[in-house]
Amino acid sequence: MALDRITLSTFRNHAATRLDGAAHFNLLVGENGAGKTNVLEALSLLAPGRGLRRAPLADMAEQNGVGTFAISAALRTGDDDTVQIGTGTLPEAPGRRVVQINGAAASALALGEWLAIGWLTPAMDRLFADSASARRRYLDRLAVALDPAHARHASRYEAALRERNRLLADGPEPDAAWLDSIEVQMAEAGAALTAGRVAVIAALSAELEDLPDEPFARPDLAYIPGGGGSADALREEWRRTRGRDRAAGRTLTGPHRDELEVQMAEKAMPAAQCSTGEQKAMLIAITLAHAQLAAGGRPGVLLLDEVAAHLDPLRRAALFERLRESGSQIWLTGTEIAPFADILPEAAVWQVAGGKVERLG
Ligand SMILES: Nc1ncnc2c1ncn2[C@@H]1O[C@H](COP(=O)(O)OP(=O)(O)OP(=O)(O)O)[C@@H](O)[C@H]1O
Repeated sequence: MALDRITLSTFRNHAATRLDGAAHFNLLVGENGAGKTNVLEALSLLAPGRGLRRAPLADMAEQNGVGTFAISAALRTGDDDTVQIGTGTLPEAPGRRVVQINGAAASALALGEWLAIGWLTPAMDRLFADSASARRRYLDRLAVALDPAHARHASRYEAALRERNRLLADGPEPDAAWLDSIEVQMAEAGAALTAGRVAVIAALSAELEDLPDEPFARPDLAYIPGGGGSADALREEWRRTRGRDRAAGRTLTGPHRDELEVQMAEKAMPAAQCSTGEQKAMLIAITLAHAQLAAGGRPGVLLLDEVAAHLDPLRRAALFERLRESGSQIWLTGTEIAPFADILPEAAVWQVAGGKVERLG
């Protein structure tokens, strides 16, 4: 199985946790606050990025512990091949994440060459009701998993946008040549950002096309541009709208105003107006479609925190069936074991309590 022999040392409420004998389905069961999500968060740090809570590293080290943490796992890459991967912090730099691959120091980005990790957490349940910027961040995270360069385009665009906004908001008429040069940088990064978003939506839509409407609540995804399109069109637009943006004190159009629109296909109903369970089913559909795209030959891991609770028995059974067929290793959490009855015979089950993990089956 993709990940096995997993250890967490002084990570959140886990002083020393070890999970051996992982299977295709892995189930973490325990009361609220037991430390189930913490295990998923630890696994999410075996990929590039900030993990599924996007929390500061300092928060992850066990409170009242040694101030650092370590996570390690054996990653199966072929029938007989495993790679030892690990991440954590060191006492001399608790704010910096270190990564080891087969005992050698590596960059966090290098982890992405070995495996693809996706997740769905209850914090994402509000995605459709949330602000457009939350959906853009979500879309960008999906895009980065398919093309790591997307993160660079996003940060370059943000930096140039901040600079343009500062020039427009600050005092006297800004220097036109200086604005020109910033808008060129913004347009290049912005067009690449847009292209990445369009590409991930197109790829997801193709992947979702064959999904039956029932019981999965197939989502229709649409990209609504916040302005421009090509680098030339963006540059032209910003040049034309300098007066307007100066009056507003900020840039009113551009990829920072893009929107990801989601509808439930069967009803042509905006996702925000769908029921909690329907929204969850759509998020699951997107997560699974993305996992399929992201794996691309690498081992895949899917972390699904509390996904079973909102689903009716029919949708839950259909989800398990799809997960069974998935090439990704699946990690599920729940407060009760009953909703997982369908997969219990084939699952590795751990009871989590007070930051301790005990193997049940
Ligand atoms: N740095 C830390 N050191 C020690 N404990 C921590 C740290 N950060 C969080 N915790 C504790 O971890 C627990 C939360 O764990 P987690 O989110 O994994 O729970 P859970 O089992 O997923 O619960 P739920 O079912 O409510 O989602 C809380 O009790 C919290 O106080």
